[in-house]
Amino acid sequence: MKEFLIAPSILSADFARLGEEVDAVVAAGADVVHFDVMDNHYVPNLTFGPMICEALRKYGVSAPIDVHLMVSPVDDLISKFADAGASYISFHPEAATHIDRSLQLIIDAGCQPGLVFNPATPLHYLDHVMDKLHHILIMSVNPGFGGQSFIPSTYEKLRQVKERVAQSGQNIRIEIDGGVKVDNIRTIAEAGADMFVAGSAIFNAPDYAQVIKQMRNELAHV
Ligand SMILES: O=C(CO)[C@H](O)[C@H](O)COP(=O)(O)O
Repeated sequence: MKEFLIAPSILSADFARLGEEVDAVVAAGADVVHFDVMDNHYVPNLTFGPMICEALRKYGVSAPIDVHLMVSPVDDLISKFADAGASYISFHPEAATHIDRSLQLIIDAGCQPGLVFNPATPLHYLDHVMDKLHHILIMSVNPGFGGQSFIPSTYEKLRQVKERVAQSGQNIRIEIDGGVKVDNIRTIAEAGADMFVAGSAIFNAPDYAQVIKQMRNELAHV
């Protein structure tokens, strides 16, 4: 079984103190920094782009940065994020013009590629690209905002993804994003996820280390 990774989403951080906030969650035990890029076109919200990613690297952030592109079109931003210091880059297949090409652009740029599935996006987009994927990101809320509730049908979707990954024989991470909390992370892991994005559960808490520790305690039962 893979090591479980905790990836706080900086969508819920205090943007006025972003560098300090990222330092604080990494010091609190985060494995990966989740970076939600929203364009106010593919999703109804607007966040940040490659300049902020680069600023975090210049500030001294050395943890992997997991860029989740909620944008359309996709390709123009790939090399910009790679140059800015992104580690992983994922995008939504229905937002891309040529899925295989976009995955290859991410690989050629030296980053780890992922595909993202909204709650109602079918998994058939995986059919011909499993050999190119580093991670599959399953959205358990509709993208655009933090603080939403986990959609229960996601458990079955995670089981289906886990089965597809097992059948492929590939070493692909299964990431979950949306409504992940201390009280559901164990069930989510049992359904198949091994990388956990959590925004409000961590950044809205007074003690980031305590929440991450509680999450790891729950995951220790899986
Ligand atoms: O991608 C996202 C929204 O589109 C966020 O990463 C996600 O919703 C995390 O926030 P929370 O843990 O508060 O649900």
